[in-house]
Amino acid sequence: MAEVVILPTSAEAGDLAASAIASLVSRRPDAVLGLATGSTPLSTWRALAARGLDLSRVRGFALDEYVGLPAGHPESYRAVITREVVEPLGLTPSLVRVPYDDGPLATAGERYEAAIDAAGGVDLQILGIGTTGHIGFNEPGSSFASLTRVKTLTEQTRADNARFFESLDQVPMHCVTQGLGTILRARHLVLLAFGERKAEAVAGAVEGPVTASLPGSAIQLHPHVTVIVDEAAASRLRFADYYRHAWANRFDWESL
Ligand SMILES: N[C@@H]1[C@@H](O)[C@H](O)[C@@H](COP(=O)(O)O)O[C@@H]1O
Repeated sequence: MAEVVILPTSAEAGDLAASAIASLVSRRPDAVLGLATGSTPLSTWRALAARGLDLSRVRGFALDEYVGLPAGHPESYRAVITREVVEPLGLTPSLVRVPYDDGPLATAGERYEAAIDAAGGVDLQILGIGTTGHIGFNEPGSSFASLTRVKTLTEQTRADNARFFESLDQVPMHCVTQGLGTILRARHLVLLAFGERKAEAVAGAVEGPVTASLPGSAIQLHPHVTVIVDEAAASRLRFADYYRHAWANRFDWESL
């Protein structure tokens, strides 16, 4: 079972996720981080930036990227990651990749998988979760063995993400995303979720049946997962009291 930590605010959640990253980087200054976009990880990046660590040797692999946006579009995940992660944290731009850059789309997945392998795999993967239960952009029905590939977004995900664009029809239809199989190979998964809108997806991912219908449930197959949620996102968790109890009574030597 995943370790589930329920905290009062997203700021405290971000601080805890930042401490997991900080402790990894202190052991391994060139650690490989899996980077997520979206609003959820923002408190993590903020808390990490506040620590003022030297992260210049850290390597980064984004979870996903849109297909079909004009080059340099401010909502491309390359641009978002540069603005929200690379610059505030002082990462080295050339050490951070997104799954679709230059080069042919048809082989983008293969090239990305090779790059992750060459880096020695992802040490810690930050994950958000979509209201469809997607992680990365692995929409319902995604294979648990899937690797980085092109996917078509659901209309629900396009509508959820329309807030970042001027109108719904500007939201791309396609993306390149790490597969569930890719994500499951990372050595530590840290999934964050905040707010009532995420409560159902969180309950399904943590406690529901392991099913391609809710791609986030793939985390139940991973040996080292930390789920960090606020009270609202935890509101549908059946075993919430147990998670609180276990966290309150953890051993000193236990760290994320
Ligand atoms: N591709 C991203 C996901 O990686 C992210 O986890 C999810 C949740 O977004 P937010 O954190 O903004 O709720 O939506 C986007 O579609």
